[in-house]
Amino acid sequence: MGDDVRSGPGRGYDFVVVGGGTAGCVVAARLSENPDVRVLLIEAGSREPLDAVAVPPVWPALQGTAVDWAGASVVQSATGTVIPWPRGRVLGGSSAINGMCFIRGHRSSYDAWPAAGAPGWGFDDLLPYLRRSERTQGRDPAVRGVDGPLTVAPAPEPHPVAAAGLAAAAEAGHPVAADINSGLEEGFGWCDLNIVDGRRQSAADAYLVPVLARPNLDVVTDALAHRVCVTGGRCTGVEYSVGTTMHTAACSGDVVLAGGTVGSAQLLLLSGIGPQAHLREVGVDVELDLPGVGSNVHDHPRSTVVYSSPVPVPAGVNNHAELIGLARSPLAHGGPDLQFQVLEIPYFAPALPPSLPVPGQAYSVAFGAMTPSSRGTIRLADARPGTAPLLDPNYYGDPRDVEVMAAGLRIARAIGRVDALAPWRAEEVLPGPGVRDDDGEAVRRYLFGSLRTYSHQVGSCRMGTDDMAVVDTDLRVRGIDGLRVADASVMPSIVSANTNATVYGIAERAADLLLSR
Ligand SMILES: Cc1cc2nc3c(=O)[nH]c(=O)nc-3n(C[C@H](O)[C@H](O)[C@H](O)COP(=O)(O)OP(=O)(O)OC[C@H]3O[C@@H](n4cnc5c(N)ncnc54)[C@H](O)[C@@H]3O)c2cc1C
Repeated sequence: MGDDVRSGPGRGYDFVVVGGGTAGCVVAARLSENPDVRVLLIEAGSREPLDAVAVPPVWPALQGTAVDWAGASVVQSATGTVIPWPRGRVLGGSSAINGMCFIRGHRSSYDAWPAAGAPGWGFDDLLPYLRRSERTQGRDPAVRGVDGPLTVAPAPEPHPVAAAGLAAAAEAGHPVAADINSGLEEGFGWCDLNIVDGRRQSAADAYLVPVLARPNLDVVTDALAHRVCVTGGRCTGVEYSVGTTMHTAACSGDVVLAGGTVGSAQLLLLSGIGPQAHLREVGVDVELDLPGVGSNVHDHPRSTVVYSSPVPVPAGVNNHAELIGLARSPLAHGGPDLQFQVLEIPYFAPALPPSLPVPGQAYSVAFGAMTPSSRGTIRLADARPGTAPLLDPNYYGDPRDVEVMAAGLRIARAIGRVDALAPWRAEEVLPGPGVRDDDGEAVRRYLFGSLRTYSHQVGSCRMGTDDMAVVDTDLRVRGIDGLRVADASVMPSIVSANTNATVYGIAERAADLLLSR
């Protein structure tokens, strides 16, 4: 497939969408349903994914390949470590390299949004859009969609370690949820997966590829957006390069940034829209002093308990994370703040010793803080579009997150030690007997050393109404006409789940807003 670029004077688009990831594929596909509008989608990555993208259990190995931006955080001031930050660089974006868990946050985590200044974005408001994206079977159709583009379902045959994990969670006293993906339950249950007939279904697969032949939709790939053009306070298009050639896509309607939490903030900053002191510092002309751009960056911190097995652990054929649980730490207020997964592989921070067990020899109980309090920043390293930005999620900057994760460790171990997992369990390899739950300093050291990203970065273009908000509740960049952001970056606070299902819902709603439906 060749790249089709139509741009320049007289050939302007009604909508230009920047970033063909989860949100960008949805927005471009939905907008171009209207034959009267012309839509351009610009994606930095390739149109043809690697073959491995489609093979579910291979997903961790996609990191560091051509479909990954392969970024990393700056040294984290709490832990002193650098945390790798994978994100998709391909049509489908991070939905093409992610772990394929398709799950909403608990409703309490959406209901925090109106409370934080985004009225009209609570769980009940977003529910129609969450439902619109999905096609489920055997769930409550009042809560779950039945005819959306994404076919989602739990693993048809759970891995035996995951099955033992569910029994273990129940034995440890956790409720078994009928549909943990709904946003309405707590406890443990089977996670819906973006896997159809044994293959990954990305946003590109579900939304974009089926409509690529539309005459009113142009998709240009291997194309890096450099900046949005602004004249007299109105966004008029996007400058981008393909190889060494520069192009300008003129836009008479809205430019929609869907570059993700990193990409959208980076592009606003490169366009001179952001905190003016920082822009001046890196030599970018200030178009609009919008102080919140690149602030409020946060992610779920994640760690695991790893157990060696006395018997071979069969290789998983799905995403290694079929079972999910939601629970509350003693610090929780208003909703669950911890998530658990039972993985049939040893899963630990890349920095930990290479002598640890390999798949087939061990399994893990992973845990993550779902409503973290730490907030960080994304900043430009310099004014060049191709330079990786400075990513500082400020993990554990707020000590409450350490306490929540310490509670997560205790709960993970309590599940890991019960009889239901006995046939699989030899010994606890990580953190190991040297880290006792009541030894606060040892626990803190383990949490810091084993920290990894959950790859759920959000918040850099926060929606709201206060001075630090970047977009308003119609996703318009405050102070610039004709420019919106629609992706994970607009979340005021992170939802208590893996973020992809929520991004689909945000993007579905963005399309309605853009088409004034
Ligand atoms: C390794 C990994 C595992 C994950 N696992 C899960 C999971 O199991 N379940 C879950 O729910 N969530 C998971 N997530 C998170 C989830 O995939 C993301 O929250 C979601 O995909 C974000 O969607 P987005 O549209 O905001 O950004 P993305 O999907 O990242 O899309 C952004 C797109 O914009 C493009 N772009 C950026 N800058 C530019 C530019 N300047 N010019 C042109 N194009 C640009 C990028 O190449 C990319 O394609 C995971 C993420 C990763 C990385």
